[in-house]
Amino acid sequence: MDSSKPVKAVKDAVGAAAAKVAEALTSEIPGKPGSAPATVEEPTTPHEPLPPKKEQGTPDARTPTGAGTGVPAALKAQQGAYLTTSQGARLRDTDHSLKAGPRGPILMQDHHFREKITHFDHERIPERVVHARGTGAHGVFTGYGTAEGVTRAGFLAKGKETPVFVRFSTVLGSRGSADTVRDTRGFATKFYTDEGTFDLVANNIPVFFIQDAIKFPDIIHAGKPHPDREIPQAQSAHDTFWDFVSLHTEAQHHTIWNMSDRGIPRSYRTMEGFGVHTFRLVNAAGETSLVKFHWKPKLGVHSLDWEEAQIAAGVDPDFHRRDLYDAIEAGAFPEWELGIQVFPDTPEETFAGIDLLDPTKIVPEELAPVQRIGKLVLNRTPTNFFAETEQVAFHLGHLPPGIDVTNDPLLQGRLFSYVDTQLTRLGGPNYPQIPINRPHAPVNDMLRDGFHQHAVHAGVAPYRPNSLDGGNPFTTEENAFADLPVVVAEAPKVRANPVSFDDHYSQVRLFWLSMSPVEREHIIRAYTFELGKCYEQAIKERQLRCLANVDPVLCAEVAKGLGLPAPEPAVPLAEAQPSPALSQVGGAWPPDGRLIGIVVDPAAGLGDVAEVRRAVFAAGMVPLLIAPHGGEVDGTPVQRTFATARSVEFDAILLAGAPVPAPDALPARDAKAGAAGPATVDPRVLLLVEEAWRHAKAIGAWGAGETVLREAGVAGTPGVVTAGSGADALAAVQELLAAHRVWERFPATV
Ligand code: HEM
Repeated sequence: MDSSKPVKAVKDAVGAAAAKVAEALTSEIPGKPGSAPATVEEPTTPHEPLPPKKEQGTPDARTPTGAGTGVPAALKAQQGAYLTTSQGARLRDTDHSLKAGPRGPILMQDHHFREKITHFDHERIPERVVHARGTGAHGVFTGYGTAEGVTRAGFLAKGKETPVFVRFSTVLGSRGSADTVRDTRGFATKFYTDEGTFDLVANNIPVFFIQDAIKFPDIIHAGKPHPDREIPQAQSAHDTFWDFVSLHTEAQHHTIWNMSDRGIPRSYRTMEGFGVHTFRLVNAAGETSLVKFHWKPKLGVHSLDWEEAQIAAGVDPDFHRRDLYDAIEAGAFPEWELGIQVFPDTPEETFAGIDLLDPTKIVPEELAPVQRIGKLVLNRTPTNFFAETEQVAFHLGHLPPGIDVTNDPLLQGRLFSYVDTQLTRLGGPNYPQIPINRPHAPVNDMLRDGFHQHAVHAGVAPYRPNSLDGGNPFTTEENAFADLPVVVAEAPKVRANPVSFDDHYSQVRLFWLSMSPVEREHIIRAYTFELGKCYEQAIKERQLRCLANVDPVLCAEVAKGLGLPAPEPAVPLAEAQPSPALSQVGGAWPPDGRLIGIVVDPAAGLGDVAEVRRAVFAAGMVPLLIAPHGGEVDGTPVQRTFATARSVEFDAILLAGAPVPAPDALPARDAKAGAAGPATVDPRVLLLVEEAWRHAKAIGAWGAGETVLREAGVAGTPGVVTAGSGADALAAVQELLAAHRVWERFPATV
């Protein structure tokens, strides 16, 4: 395959998009949104991994013009021939401050120095109070038209394309924390619809820790680092977290999801997303339905192994961010389908006995299938991380006509919290005017003034009715968001939950029973690890009492690991029907964007590696050549050296050669080899293979590569294939990849 083609396709598309953007920018009126950003054509196969972008990408069409100058701000930066001050005066020197002689003090009058340093001093804004660590990407959502019976939201119409911006995140860690920690992931999507922005602020776990938003500060205070020493960072493995979740037993359902493989996703591309709450949809006839939103990844739901997650946090703290951007920039655009579970809008707001207002409960897909209503494709990385990913502001109240909220007490609290926090985080009430937050629907509001006002509003009468400004700003019934006349029951003011919210264990058991043996094993290990990191015996014992109410085997195994007795259940074990849809094991998934590490021995030449690389590209995956040194081998570029490669990065390993130990190889392995004599294969390659094997990844070898398998002691084991040619080894590995991992390699004892 000619791998230059997709690159060209992308470049051409970017060029065309940039032209459109320039056109939009010159015609833009400050304060009014411009046209939607152009989208980049989708290439069909990945291409060579690219170095990070050097030139500016496609600026957002809605970037405001430079105040007063008519010069588009995003295009101005570092693109002109001359460096200027913020006021446009050309600079002849930006490297020396103005001093009283070369050895004298800096003069107060040095306005360039003051401007440069003052701006720098104020570059940082507060990080998000939760979900501080995140990664964003642009894309397109296309409606299938299948939701038309239940909602009149226009962006869901058949074939309708809507630009989107998605931000993925972890919850607990600071902005610079590692990506692969055990945590819930945010999956927030901003749909720039023609009828106003819709924000679907979702997580990768379908339930939440608490049932009432008033406890949100409590769970977050418990999960964040301890206030005295500010450790641990981005971890739930500490006393205050387990103190909270064992005292607030409604948190047990969310917690078992965190302890499962869902807490350590392989990639943002392989995560489901869930709106968690029940929403209310309204169709053209005014009829309502209750729904839960789901994102289904095209690549399936896959996770890391816990050891892999820990190694990745050290060797590549940006693991998920890099994976997302590499995939998009390689043309392997991530895809999800949006789905809904639909329930009749009855006065009880229940379905199959499940309270739809309780955010700690799911409705199993076997009871209410997920109906697909549209497709999301992420096809563009941010041009400027701060401007887009840091400044994007999501809010559950951003709803187009046809989508409404319910009385879920967690949802109700969220409706207040997001705007409130953004007022501080983004410095005042005009953050909806920041380019990434601007709606694509025309805006005609009467909001005025305030910090960082970018619009130059004409007229004298921002109120209605008025008789001065060329007619009233009309309100209209047509396509307007209508507040549904939902009956709010006449009831006393109380601080209380419905009785149905008291069931804290039946769905925790449902989740446990739905897991395959290997997934249960992982859950046991996760609880054992996390509780093992707690200091307080009373907290461990209390959490064991919670686990006893979930399942005796789970409780006994964790208790064994902690060296504590397993308590008896305090409530009868729930009669729960497993939901097979919750298990990640099973199914065959496309290999798109998977990373295949190919180990070569330059001394022996590349053999058929060039052909194998072409086949990897053709299958929609990305090959990375791993050699003892950088540069090229037989004219083929080396992407990773033995010093920079670590197994966690690859989904599968191909061994095309058996490189001998190099002088700079680690000596440890030679020493370990002891009586068997020194290793004949570079110890770094053996480490790569041993780790890949331990993490149940597919490994293929041919020719001299088989020596590596023998030396690593993994030859002939499940998921380790040898073949007569590179093409055959790749074919066998690709087949194994469809299941994500070689599951038989994990010991499953429960
Ligand atoms: C179902 C439960 C919840 C889900 C799915 C959820 C999801 C999210 C996501 C995905 C973000 C990151 C947004 C971004 O990328 O900018 C976020 C941020 C945030 N969430 Fe939630 N959240 C939930 C519950 C709550 C509750 C109950 C509150 C408070 C009452 C809350 C307050 C916040 C705040 C303050 C932020 C930071 C927003 C910002 O600074 O822009 N969340 N949440």
